[in-house]
Amino acid sequence: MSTLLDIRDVSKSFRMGGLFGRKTVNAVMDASFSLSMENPEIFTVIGESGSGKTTLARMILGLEDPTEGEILFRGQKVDRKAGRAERLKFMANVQPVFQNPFEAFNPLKKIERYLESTARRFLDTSDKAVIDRAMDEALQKVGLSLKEVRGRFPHEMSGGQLQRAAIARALIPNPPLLVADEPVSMVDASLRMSIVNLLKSLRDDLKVSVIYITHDLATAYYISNRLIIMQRGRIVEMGDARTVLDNPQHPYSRLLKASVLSTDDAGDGKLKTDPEMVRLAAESVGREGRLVDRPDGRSVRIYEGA
Ligand SMILES: Nc1ncnc2c1ncn2[C@@H]1O[C@H](COP(=O)(O)OP(=O)(O)OP(=O)(O)O)[C@@H](O)[C@H]1O
Repeated sequence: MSTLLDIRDVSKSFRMGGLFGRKTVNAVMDASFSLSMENPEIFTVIGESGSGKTTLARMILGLEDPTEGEILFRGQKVDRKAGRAERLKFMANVQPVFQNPFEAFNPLKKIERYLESTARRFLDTSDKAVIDRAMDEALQKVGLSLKEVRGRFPHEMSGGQLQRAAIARALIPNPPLLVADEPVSMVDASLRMSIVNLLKSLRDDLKVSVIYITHDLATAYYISNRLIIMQRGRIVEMGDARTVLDNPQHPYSRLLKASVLSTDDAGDGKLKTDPEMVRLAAESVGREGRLVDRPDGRSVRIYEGA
């Protein structure tokens, strides 16, 4: 089986502060996983705020270089300092979808202008008919059309429609991989599922793999093939999404699951977290441990003496 994306022992740390009081933030520590070319999947990265999800996404997109380890896309090292042509080729293959569609679009520009410039850039043409066709095809893939979008400004569309348009923009170069960082968190709850279902259909119908970054366990459960759970920069559990979320093994994964209000508890607004669970999850912070493969196919981080 050939590898689409290979994350090999990747770490990223940031130096902060001046000469005195310098501090290092270890945003991602020793992450490894890979995606195959033959089996498109939705690979989800879950974790609370500050767990390193966006940093991981930025490295996959080639916007940030790892401090250690390497990332390979179709066997080639992802390198922020690559030449322009190489970079453009890479960007055509690995496209981002951002959290806030209203920020992705310039409010003063019609939506089609943004799509147009993407088409011009990646298709390397200024032929209007070719560009229009590429835009329409991409918009059709997300349930819109050029006719519907033409002439409209971002504020003239709903958040859900605009996120679709943003995904259409990402699809123009026909990338095999999308990196979607919290793509539904700014979209109205009522429209969220339609975007989640769209990601699913991109995988199933167009064979596009998606790195889906979220802190929302419900949508993760619904669409993911595999997932990783990150705690303060470290992968603490990885495996088939349902296996992990049905029966999480790492204390932090358990806490995450329990922190979601279950319908049983919704009545009195109580969370199903007990202090012991919080204590156990907190205990693993900053500890290296090691990811151990289990017979059920998942990997769980364990600690000496635990
Ligand atoms: N450019 C940077 N300079 C310094 N520290 C950074 C930088 N980018 C991220 N960090 C730090 O790295 C850690 C991980 O941040 P990151 O944004 O990757 O987490 P996240 O899981 O995506 O969080 P969120 O869900 O809030 O976006 C945080 O402690 C953050 O403050």
